[in-house]
Amino acid sequence: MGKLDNGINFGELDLEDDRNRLPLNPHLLRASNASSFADAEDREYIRADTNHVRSFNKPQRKCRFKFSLCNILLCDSDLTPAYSSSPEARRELADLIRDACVNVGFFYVSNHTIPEQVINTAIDAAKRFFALSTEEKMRLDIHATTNYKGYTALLAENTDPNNAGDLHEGFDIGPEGSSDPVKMDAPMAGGNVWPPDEIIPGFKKDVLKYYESALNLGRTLSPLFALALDLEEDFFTDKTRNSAAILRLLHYPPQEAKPADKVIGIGAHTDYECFTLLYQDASGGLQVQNADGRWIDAVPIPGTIVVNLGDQFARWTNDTFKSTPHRAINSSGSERYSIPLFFGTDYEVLLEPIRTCVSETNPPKYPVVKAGDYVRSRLEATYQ
Ligand SMILES: O=C(O)CCC(=O)C(=O)O
Ligand SMILES: [Fe+2]
Repeated sequence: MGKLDNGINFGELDLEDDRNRLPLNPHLLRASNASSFADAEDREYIRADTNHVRSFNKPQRKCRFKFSLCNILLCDSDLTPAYSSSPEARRELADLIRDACVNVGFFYVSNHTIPEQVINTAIDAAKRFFALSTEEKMRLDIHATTNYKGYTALLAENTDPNNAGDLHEGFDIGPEGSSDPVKMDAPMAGGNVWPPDEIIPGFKKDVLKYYESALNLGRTLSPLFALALDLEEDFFTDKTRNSAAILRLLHYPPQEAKPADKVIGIGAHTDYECFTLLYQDASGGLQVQNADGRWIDAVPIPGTIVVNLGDQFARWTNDTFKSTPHRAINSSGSERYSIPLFFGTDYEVLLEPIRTCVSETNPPKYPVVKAGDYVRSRLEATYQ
């Protein structure tokens, strides 16, 4: 392990088989000799960057590496959001985000405003929930609901049709009791299911607190995505009023790094909504597929949230934004917990190609679909 000048630990580059350590940013690339697999242009950039002295508290320069993820700081160290201080600062940040979205589809955000204590409490809630008896958890079986909310048992989900099941258990919720609830006629309408407070005190409160914080981060990122697409900053505002976001608590038991039985933590897949905000604990195991089909470890970085784009965004942006395949395998030897929040549009929104993403030479690639119908069809395939 090495240490960046801002104190973040990172792993050594690992070129065995099809796995690499993830080069996060030019600091890491330099430190891990990643230039051995960068192309000529990137090598030039790495060299140039080596001589470039910057504060790590400023947004990093553009990520131009074919298979790296960038680490994007959303705020200055004093937590003043860079994007609200001036249009130029917001534009600069949006340019970084565009670069990550167009080239990679995955990036990390730091200083992201989900309080650490809210994260810790939600992880503790997840641990307490998954420690309940199978019988208790199965009372909330996701298959018994009409809107895919509740508990998914080990191997009950199969994200990659080439696999034999996913070695994780999960608990899904959507918006709860909002003043502007998901319309009852929408394709995913319906409430959440919760375990009784007597058997797991405070669970609902703790999970909803995380949901609210993560949703807030999604709403903070949305104008930046809009700017990144050369749209007016509030483009997504009236399309994401009902917070049609799904939150999952996930628990991955430990397993061997190379299981023979086609059962891994979560099989290769792309996400269904616009973008995902993922908290992962320190176990590691998340991998992202690069343009060459190689699996890159998205190593956990303390204090960050991983952002990855999903298929709603890819369709909506006519593939300008990348929805990148990823998977997870928990070979850490201990239990792994993660919490993705899938930030989608309101379910009644039509995913018509965004005007800045189509042209005569780049015609629409996907039929127009209603967001809720789309998410529902993907969930049906996952849980069939
Ligand atoms: O647990 C993780 O790190 C990834 C989870 C994931 O990809 C998903 O739930 O879609
Ligand atoms: Fe995913």
